[in-house]
Amino acid sequence: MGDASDVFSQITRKRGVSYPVLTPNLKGFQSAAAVGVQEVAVFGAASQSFSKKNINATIEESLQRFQEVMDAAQKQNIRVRGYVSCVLGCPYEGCSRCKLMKDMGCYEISLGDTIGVGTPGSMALMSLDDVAVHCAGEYATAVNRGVRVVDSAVAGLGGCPYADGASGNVSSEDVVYMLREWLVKVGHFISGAMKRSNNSRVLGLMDTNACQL
Ligand SMILES: CC(C)(COP(=O)([O-])OP(=O)([O-])OC[C@H]1O[C@@H](n2cnc3c(N)ncnc32)[C@H](O)[C@@H]1OP(=O)([O-])[O-])[C@@H](O)C(=O)NCCC(=O)NCCSC(=O)C[C@@](C)(O)CC(=O)[O-]
Repeated sequence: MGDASDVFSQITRKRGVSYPVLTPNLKGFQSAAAVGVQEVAVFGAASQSFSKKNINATIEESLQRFQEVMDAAQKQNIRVRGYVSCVLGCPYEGCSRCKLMKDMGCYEISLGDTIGVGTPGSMALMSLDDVAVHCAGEYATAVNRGVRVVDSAVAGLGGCPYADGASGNVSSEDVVYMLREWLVKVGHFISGAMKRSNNSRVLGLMDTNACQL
């Protein structure tokens, strides 16, 4: 994490785009704030083993560190997002911290299926109220259950190097493809319900099998 400030300083940033920086402790936050970061993310874990492996802290220690970040961030009007990793499976053990991080002041909690072992069944058991998801697999199940923020990366870049078996991030292309398919179906449904033609000009360019109701 030593070079995060250098990386951030070299990004050509666009107005209106948020560039959150991972800051698991005050040291990271201070480095980030010093280069003008406007949003940071604290990242904890649902399992002690991954917490130790990833940020060299127990869950309890990590929450204390997050509180220090939160206190400093609130003073500098910097937004804080929170991650809870390994919610559906831990490569090191078989757990939830969301409420604690929400109560601290995180504006959003993103649940990480860090090693991509989630299934429709295990995702269906999760409480998904008012959270985002960070998972390579069961994002469709989560969106079907009302989640409206899916973390993704173009070409599926990324993935946690400290989680054996980390499956990388879901690619933005896959999420857009899924949403596009649903959008086409909604367009056909509402055009049929209103007995009017579907005026979309790109339907023909879309995958015809996505258009069957
Ligand atoms: C967090 C530490 C640094 C603690 O590591 P540590 O050894 O406990 O820290 P320390 O306080 O003992 O300090 C050791 C050295 O690290 C420096 N240090 C201390 N803190 C920072 C910091 N924030 N940024 C930069 N440098 C830092 C500190 O200054 C010192 O430098 P030295 O004096 O030796 O030159 C270490 O465990 C670490 O680097 N872990 C890697 C964390 C990481 O990058 N994980 C992957 C992110 S993705 C993820 O977690 C999953 C997610 C978010 O994507 C969601 C999901 O998929 O589930």
